[in-house]
Amino acid sequence: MLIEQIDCYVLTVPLVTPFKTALRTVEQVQDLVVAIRSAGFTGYGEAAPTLVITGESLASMYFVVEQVLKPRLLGKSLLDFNQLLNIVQTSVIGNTSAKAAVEIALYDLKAQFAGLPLYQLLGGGPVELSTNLTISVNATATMNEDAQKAVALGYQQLKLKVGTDLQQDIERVIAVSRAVPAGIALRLDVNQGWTAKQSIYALSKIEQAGVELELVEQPVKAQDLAGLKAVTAAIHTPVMADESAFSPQQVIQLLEQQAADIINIKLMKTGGISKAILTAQIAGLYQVPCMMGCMLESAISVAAAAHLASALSPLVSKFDLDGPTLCRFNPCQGGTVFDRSQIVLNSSPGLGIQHIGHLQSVTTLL
Ligand SMILES: C[C@H](N)C(=O)N[C@H](CCC(=O)O)C(=O)O
Ligand SMILES: [Mg+2]
Repeated sequence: MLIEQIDCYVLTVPLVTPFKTALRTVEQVQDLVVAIRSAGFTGYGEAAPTLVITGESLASMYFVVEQVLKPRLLGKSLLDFNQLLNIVQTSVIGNTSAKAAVEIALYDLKAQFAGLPLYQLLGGGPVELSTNLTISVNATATMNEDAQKAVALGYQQLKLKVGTDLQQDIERVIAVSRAVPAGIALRLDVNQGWTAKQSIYALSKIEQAGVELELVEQPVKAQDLAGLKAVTAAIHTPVMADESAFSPQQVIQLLEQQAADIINIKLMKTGGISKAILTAQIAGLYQVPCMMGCMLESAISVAAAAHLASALSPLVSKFDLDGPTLCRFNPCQGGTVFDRSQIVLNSSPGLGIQHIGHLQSVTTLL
């Protein structure tokens, strides 16, 4: 059970429509795929280059996997699993998405060796999850239309991106809430687009208009803990930390200061599965619920997030795992099924991925 080979590839998948947030507009997923081979098995992982959130690019992630982690992992035994995780977590500071790709591939391998689907290796849980759909920030009429289409497709929860213009944002949210049927849960993601004062103003206006949001995600800058705390204290709508919550230490700080009501856990921020488990357990100690979220990722790493979310139930009770549905196609054969809002975990060992299409050599792109 020695690690024999670690290979990196680039996966490119166009999105159904451009993905627009307060931070960026993206038209395709272009992620690093890591394949780790041992004893005839292959474990897969994936990392999304989200420069504006994690500070990582395809080139930086490739460097970390190829030059930093690979030489330290090759030849090591999968039976020393915790030692492998320690190598991944301590060989380099930051670079959380690169670490996540390697950890996901290691966990996929471990589950395959055990003959168990990943969620069972992690403790077991429900096989079906329901994700929200993200509605990109656009003109109000477009967001209304997109939200109505999503509801017609069966989505029960929508995540509205705002944070580009305060007045317009207020109008967007009120308009969409009136355009969709009662009972559809609305989540707002500001992606750091407002100040604390603007957040309190906008959310008070939205609340006064009778709109009941399920939550508001990351209204202020990632580093503005005082601002996040002020918003959490001032408004009725639950506040979820996303860009402010990468490491378990940051989550402890947030929860000690009562600066957020919910934590958004993403494998690309925690550096993979091991720290995501720790983060959910910490939030559980504070009786704070978690969402399992994703970046622009395909069905490889989002499948890992879904398996983990299932195993972390009920600590994780909300799901923003729509990366694969935002993609034009699923490059994976086998594995978790992503059908609009419905996610069905594979019962085959590991992540159940038999083959990944559309992979390119990293060197052709870098
Ligand atoms: C794709 C997911 N629904 C989402 O909205 N994630 C964003 C970050 C995505 C990105 O810019 O890659 C988030 O929760 O902020
Ligand atoms: Mg977010």
